Amino acid sequence: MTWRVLALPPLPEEALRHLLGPLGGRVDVSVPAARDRAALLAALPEAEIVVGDWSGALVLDAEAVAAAPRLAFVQQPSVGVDGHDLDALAAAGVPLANTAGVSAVAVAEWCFAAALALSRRLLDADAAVRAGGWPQLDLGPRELSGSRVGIVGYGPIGEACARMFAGHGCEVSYWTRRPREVPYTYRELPELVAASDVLVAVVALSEETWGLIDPSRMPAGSLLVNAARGGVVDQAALVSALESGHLGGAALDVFDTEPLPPGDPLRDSPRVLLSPHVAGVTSQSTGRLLRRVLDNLEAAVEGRPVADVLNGVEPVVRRRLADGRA
Ligand SMILES: NC(=O)C1=CN([C@@H]2O[C@H](COP(=O)(O)OP(=O)(O)OC[C@H]3O[C@@H](n4cnc5c(N)ncnc54)[C@H](O)[C@@H]3O)[C@@H](O)[C@H]2O)C=CC1
Ligand SMILES: O=C(O)C(=O)COP(=O)(O)O
Repeated sequence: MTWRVLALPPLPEEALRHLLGPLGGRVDVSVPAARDRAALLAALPEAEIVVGDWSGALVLDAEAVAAAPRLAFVQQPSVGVDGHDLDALAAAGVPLANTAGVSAVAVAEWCFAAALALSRRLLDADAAVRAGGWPQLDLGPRELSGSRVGIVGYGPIGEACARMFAGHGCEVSYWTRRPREVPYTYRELPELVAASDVLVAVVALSEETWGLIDPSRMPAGSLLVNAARGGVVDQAALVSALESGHLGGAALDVFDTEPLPPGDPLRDSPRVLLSPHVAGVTSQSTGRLLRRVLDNLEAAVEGRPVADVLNGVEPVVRRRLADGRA
């Protein structure tokens, strides 16, 4: 039995076919040449499995789900599934899986490295030396060790962050939906935001978490690290807090609009470390991600349980349209 797979990730088509090689003749893979919504909607009526898009541009919202009557399984090749309508997929009986945990250590390392770089003013030191300077005490570096670190979101990434910062002698607190049995202090969000020298955002983006963090509520001189999604931080308030000097600095891997548009005020904001949504990207995590995508697809086409299904649909892909299929 051959499954029609619509694959959207920005891998070169040849690399994608190589990745799916072990599935042999069990899949018939098509990759739309155009990467826009019209191309997705045009390809969906035939699709039985969708491998999602890494840019987030092609999301399965209610309209897309309605356009995909044969759809039986969605594999999103990332942790974040923001944009996809999990309820519409569930109502249509379509399980959606992500790649939970594959990049947790990579993202936590980025958060830790970024917090260290901001605390120790590495960007300013680098810029000063390049400009011919040799500043000593006036850069104002602080040791990260001993800082109060607040982690917003306690999934696999939050947990890896907590371990790294605590291992470095930081005082770690966290907020998430429910307190966990972990050796860190649980605080309600307003208290956590107001009492952290370094606030690390690693919470999933959803309607509930949109604009969750208002940097103007953070202590004067504190640092913000965002590796979650741009939308979890009030970006206008962030620019103001940086420009007024209220925030000591920010490290941002994610933005409201990606790539960050030319002329965005964050490009010229002081004390900001910018990164192009790569906190989770290492050679090791990419290997784990591709392996997980392949394992999940293999389980799906063999009718075995699929890991990481997020929307509560029985994680066994059923042939929904066996009858009447050409
Ligand atoms: N910058 C990058 O390269 C990467 C960013 N990410 C982002 O990091 C996020 C976190 O990923 P993971 O730790 O793997 O876990 P996750 O996405 O499963 O969840 C993170 C945490 O958010 C909490 N959460 C979700 N909705 C919430 C709500 N309404 N209120 C309070 N807490 C809520 C969950 O309970 C969990 O503790 C992802 O959703 C993704 O957006 C993930 C991988 C790479
Ligand atoms: O896994 C995630 O959620 C990520 O943010 C990783 O980035 P990507 O989706 O691969 O651009």
